[in-house]
Amino acid sequence: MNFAISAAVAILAVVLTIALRTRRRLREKGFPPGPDPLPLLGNVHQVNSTCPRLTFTEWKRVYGDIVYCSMLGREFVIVNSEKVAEDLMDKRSRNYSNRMDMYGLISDTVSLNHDDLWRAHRRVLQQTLRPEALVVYRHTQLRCAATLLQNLHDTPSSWWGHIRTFSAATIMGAMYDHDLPADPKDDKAFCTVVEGKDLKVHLGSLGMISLLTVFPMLKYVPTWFPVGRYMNAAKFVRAMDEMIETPYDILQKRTATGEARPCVISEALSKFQDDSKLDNVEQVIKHASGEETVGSNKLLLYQYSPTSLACKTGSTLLTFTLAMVLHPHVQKLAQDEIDKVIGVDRLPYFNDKPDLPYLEAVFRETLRWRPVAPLGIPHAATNEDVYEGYYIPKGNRFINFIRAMAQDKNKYPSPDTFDPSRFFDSDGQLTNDTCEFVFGFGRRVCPGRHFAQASVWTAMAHILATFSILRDNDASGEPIEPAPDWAEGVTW
Ligand code: HEM
Repeated sequence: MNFAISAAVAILAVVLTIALRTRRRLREKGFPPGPDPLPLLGNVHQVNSTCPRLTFTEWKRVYGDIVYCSMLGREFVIVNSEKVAEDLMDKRSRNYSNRMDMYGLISDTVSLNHDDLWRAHRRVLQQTLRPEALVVYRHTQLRCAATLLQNLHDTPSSWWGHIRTFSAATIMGAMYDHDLPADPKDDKAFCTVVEGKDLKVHLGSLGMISLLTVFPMLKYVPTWFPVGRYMNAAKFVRAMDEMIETPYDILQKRTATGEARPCVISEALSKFQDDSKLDNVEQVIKHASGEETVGSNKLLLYQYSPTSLACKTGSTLLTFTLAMVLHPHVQKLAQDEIDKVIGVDRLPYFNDKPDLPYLEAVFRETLRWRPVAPLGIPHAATNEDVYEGYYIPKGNRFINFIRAMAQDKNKYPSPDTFDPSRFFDSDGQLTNDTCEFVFGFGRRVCPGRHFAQASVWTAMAHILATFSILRDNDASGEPIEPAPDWAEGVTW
């Protein structure tokens, strides 16, 4: 018994000594302010595991715009303001464009470090997804929007499924000229993408990365073991390969028979085929484009409802749907504007955008109100640095807390209120604030943002021009009050 007590006291003494030393080290080095860490655990025990943003929001209140913490041996800085994000990720982008180590399992654009291969990916993406190049794919977005309207008309109760299908169809159509059938679950390419993104999103979660850091052997957990399918490295690599190869192979076959219409992949192949600056052009294009498909289909990041698979385009439309249900007067104003400008004989087209300022304000407020990537995708520092007197260690990860930026009370008074009028100045003109921060920062800024914006805007405009989004009724005919439940997930 005496031995047990002595051992316990000794362990406690060691833990306390390490804790005090860690604390002193942080203070001496001048790290940004943050909660006191425990040895080994860091601050992981303080983070709300189902909803980390609640903890981060509280830390912002206590420590300010830049917060230092550590989780299971990994060091993080949480960036809570646009200014700090711009100072570091934009102005010092050379140093803040790395990503977190993914154990070499993932080598798509979003996971690559700031190296030559990533530069090659970005070149392809920037060329193929720049606004002028996207004009060619507008017909795909319009075709998918027309199908969305038809589906909503036929089975309105399946609206969420229709929105997800729209999101997947726009991206797969533009990337691979791949038409999705009415029920995409029957489509081989779609299924490989869903499987791949599902695994990737689980493996890429902060929790899973932290776990694998401490217990790397977990990568070998067999797939039959509970949650093993989300850890098993071999299965993951196979799923990634299939996700990239399957839609590509289908496109190649259709190209050979002359059926394929122009798409991002075929354009990229013809544009970069003879580019001496790109090694292994086909691989780069396949992987960069494979990421786009995933990028647009990522798991629901921060949305309401008990969630299943969704994507950022779909999640944004889900937020829009909720906002319209909760704010019928906003919906009516947007519909009145569309009726007045477009009339009732045709649907809104991209060229109508400048003539629909209220719709534009609704679009911006949808992006801002509940950003679908609330914690961004972590950046990492290549070298140590000093910012505003704070020491930033080499390899430190940065969580761009986009949700906190969207809640900045100085920029967005009453930030929880869905209020499109905040985007008009006192002369009734749209302000310059286009909420670009929801697409990230610096060299890593989302390359799909122009495509995503066009898809979301088209769907919103088409839906508002043809339908009213209303509350459902319960069995006794009373309208059901929506009770949004915001789930939190991966920011990968
Ligand atoms: C509303 C829809 C979308 C939102 C809100 C969004 C947001 C983001 C954010 C916050 C990042 C991280 C940026 C950073 O690290 O600072 C990102 C990265 C990325 N996004 Fe998007 N995205 C959307 C749609 C899309 C679409 C449609 C595509 C493809 C066509 C796409 C492709 C990518 C890629 C490839 C990256 C990784 C870039 C890199 O690491 O260099 N995204 N996105």
